[in-house]
Amino acid sequence: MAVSLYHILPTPYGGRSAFAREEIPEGTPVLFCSAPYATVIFWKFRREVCATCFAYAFESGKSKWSVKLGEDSKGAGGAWFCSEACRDVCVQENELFEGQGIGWWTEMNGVFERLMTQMAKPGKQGQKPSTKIAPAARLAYLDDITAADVTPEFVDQAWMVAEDVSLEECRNGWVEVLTEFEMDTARFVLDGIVRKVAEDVSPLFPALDHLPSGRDGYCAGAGRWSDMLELQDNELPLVASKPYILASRIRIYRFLRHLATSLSSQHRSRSGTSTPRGGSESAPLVSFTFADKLRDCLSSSMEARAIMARDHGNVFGIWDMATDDEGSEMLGWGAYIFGSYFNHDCSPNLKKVRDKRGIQFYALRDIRVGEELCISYVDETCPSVVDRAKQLGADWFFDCQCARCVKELEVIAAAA
Ligand SMILES: C[S@@+](CC[C@H](N)C(=O)[O-])C[C@H]1O[C@@H](n2cnc3c(N)ncnc32)[C@H](O)[C@@H]1O
Repeated sequence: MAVSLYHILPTPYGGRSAFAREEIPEGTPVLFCSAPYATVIFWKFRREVCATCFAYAFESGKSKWSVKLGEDSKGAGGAWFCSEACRDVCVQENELFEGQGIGWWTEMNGVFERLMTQMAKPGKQGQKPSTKIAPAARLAYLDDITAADVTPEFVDQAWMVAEDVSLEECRNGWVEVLTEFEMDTARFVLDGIVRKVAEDVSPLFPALDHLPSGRDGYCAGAGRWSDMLELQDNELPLVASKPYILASRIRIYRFLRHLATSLSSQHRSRSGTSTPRGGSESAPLVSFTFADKLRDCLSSSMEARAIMARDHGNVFGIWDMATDDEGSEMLGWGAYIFGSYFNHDCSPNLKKVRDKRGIQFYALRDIRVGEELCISYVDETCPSVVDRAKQLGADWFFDCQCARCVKELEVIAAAA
């Protein structure tokens, strides 16, 4: 990405970061990420939060939005919007080929919702088969691992077993039960995988995520899959810190593979058609369905794993707009790729503000040439360096090296 106001450079303390290339006066908009690459609105808010612009119905004095799209023939899988304009944006963005419609999207969401509903009912899908040893027994050892087990080889091996296990589960129609949070994470991962698959089949997808701006590099879109892969991979530190997460992520992958297997192949691309036209025997040579592409993508754990490896530590919460971040409600989260290069500082010089489905970053004060551009990941008004460190350690797994923390820790050490 070309940027006009800052470069991305390595730091000695915390990976890469953004550094001002020129003086940036207070109030200057530094970056606008117009859309997330992948996002999820928590299931419990799906009727109250517009699926396109994330407007919260509550803030407009409503209990839910009424414009709906994409419910399948069995009444599952709809998405809700604050207006017809937002619904039309969704339709346009999910048409892989102009005029093709969004049948594949409707079906995918419907299957997802039905799997969720079935899981909630004991004795149906999700129940482990009692007759044979379930393939998932091969992954049971993950429930007892400790940080000492977590090496790159160990984690790779677990994912390889997961691919085998999920293949067998798909053949047998078995699906693992997920928690509500895992379900939300699964919808986030699916959103990213769908975008990746859509990019593969339609190089112009998505058409609407990059708004023109007067300044090169200021307005960034959602980015591409290759940009997603450039983000910091946090899988190993996260699993070392919370080993149960590996089994949880593997369960999410297994669920998504099962979902892809459950889709029909009826929604064909425009370049192919299921019924030869004009009674001719000559079927088109090039033909694919979205479901086939999704199944191909999920036959390996690589993409789902790559998204989950970048989810933690890179995504931004989507908050309601009624109050400031700190006091407001978190409605979901999104991967705003280009905003993920800003490191944390307990005295930040940038502020982030949600603007519909985008995030705007602007200068909180005058910034000098060469100064690092940082946001705050936690409540920087907390006066205690120890408490801030606890928050950062618990939620972000790093020891803050910002100038304020270093100085405050020196004072504590000198007094001890
Ligand atoms: C959203 S990423 C920021 C970009 C990242 N530095 C990179 O190279 O992709 C967050 C990660 O940056 C590092 N980081 C950010 N702020 C830091 C700080 N104040 N002290 C130490 N590490 C920091 C941590 O590794 C953290 O997990």
